[in-house]
Amino acid sequence: VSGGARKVQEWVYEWGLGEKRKKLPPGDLGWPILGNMAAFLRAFKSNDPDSFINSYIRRFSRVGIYKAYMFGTPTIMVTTPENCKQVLMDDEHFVPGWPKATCELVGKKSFLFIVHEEHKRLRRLTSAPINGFEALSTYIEFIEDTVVSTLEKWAGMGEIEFLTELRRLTFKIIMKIFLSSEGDSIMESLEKVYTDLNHGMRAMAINLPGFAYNRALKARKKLVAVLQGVLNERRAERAKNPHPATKDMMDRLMEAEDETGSRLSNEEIIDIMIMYLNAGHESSGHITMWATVLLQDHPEIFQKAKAEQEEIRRNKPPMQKGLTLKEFRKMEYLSKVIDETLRVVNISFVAFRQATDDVYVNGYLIPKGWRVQTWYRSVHMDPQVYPDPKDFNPSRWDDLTPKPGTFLPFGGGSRLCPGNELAKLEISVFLHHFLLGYQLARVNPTCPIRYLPHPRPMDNCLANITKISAA
Ligand code: HEM
Repeated sequence: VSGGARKVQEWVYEWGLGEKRKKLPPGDLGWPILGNMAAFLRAFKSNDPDSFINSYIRRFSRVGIYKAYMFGTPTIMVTTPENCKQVLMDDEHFVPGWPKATCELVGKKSFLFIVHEEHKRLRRLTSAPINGFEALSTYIEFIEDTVVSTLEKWAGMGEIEFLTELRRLTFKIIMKIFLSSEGDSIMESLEKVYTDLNHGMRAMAINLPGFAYNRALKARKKLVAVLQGVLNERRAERAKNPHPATKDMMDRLMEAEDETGSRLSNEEIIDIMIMYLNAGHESSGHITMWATVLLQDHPEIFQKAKAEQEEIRRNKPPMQKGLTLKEFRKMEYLSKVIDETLRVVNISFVAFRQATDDVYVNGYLIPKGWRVQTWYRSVHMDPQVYPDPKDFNPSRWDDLTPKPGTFLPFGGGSRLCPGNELAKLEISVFLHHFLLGYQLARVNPTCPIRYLPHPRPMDNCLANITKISAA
């Protein structure tokens, strides 16, 4: 029976391709409805998520492209640097193709749906004010003040969920950039809602009470309502005072005009904000936690990173108060620690695209309309690319310029993460102060890791933060 059921699945999706189906990459479409999701979930719920792609490599060799049926649709998975690079660089043949759950939660007017020229325009409009040199020099002071006062506070709090607290910290920072003039109450209500939204993001799209996706849909509704309220108030204010003294991202989005003079609708502004506020704090919070934990678990690396920060502190001009971007650029070893954290942790283990036409990758067909997954995780965990890939070894980056496609923690091509520099700055400022003055003691150091939606210890890194010297 099982063989028969699997044949039906192949017949439904492959038969229409005619002779071309012989060009499909190796793999199978699994069971009707479920496809290969059971094997995927089994691996990602175990302590060895790499076993999923490794089973393809074992069965079909390292061709780096396999067929499967995932998240309710036939899918081609690309897993090697060359193949990922080809997909990421080809905007004509690949557009975003995220699972239904993600799309409905992030919104129809977010970048997940916007393509080509319109996508480029909105990227231009939003990326310089986040990631540009000028922008980063403006934000560094706020980031540092927030980090310093937050670390002080934690040190007096006893046991905390370190990850939960870091997510709050990174949320404060992204809110400052996007909605600087709003008060604490807006921030608190948004921050809580985001936890639910994120949990539903990579869950199965089951809209029934009790399921993560159902809670997330409700969270999205709340977010839309809060942001709509803020937008209404702002439009009323701007009618009275069209030139405010300072502008945040919401102001920029409200003012943006295309060549014909038309502006973004409320719906567009809200979806872009929801996307940015989410993407702009979850990953950075997680990576900051993992970098701290990995440093704490590797005393030699900790000492080396600390020595570099001490040097930076020693060389600081006496009149200069905070950190500068110049000093940030001098944190060479810390930068390797962060890159190595991004590589081993794989916060975004995969990205989703859809083929707009038949495309050949490594000689195999990706049929028009099929989903494509770029497996960033398998690139980073491939022993042919990174020897002993599970080892946390920042020194592997000494004199290493990664070849194209081999280092994709922020994706690549036209959809490269627009917050990559900001994220690295936040993480570095945090680690600077942590290394110089604090220690982390986890309550359950061997706590199991949950890999979906993002890798995290199941106890959210319950820990005590203690101050060891004046930072
Ligand atoms: C360590 C932190 C971060 C990691 C690991 C990360 C990772 C990624 C990755 C892998 C992508 C590409 C997904 C794809 O290929 O489709 C991406 C896209 C994106 N990221 Fe980040 N990100 C981080 C921080 C941030 C921050 C701080 C912001 C906002 C300020 C941000 C905003 C975005 C947005 C808006 C996109 C969509 C870009 C587009 O489709 O054009 N991210 N991020």
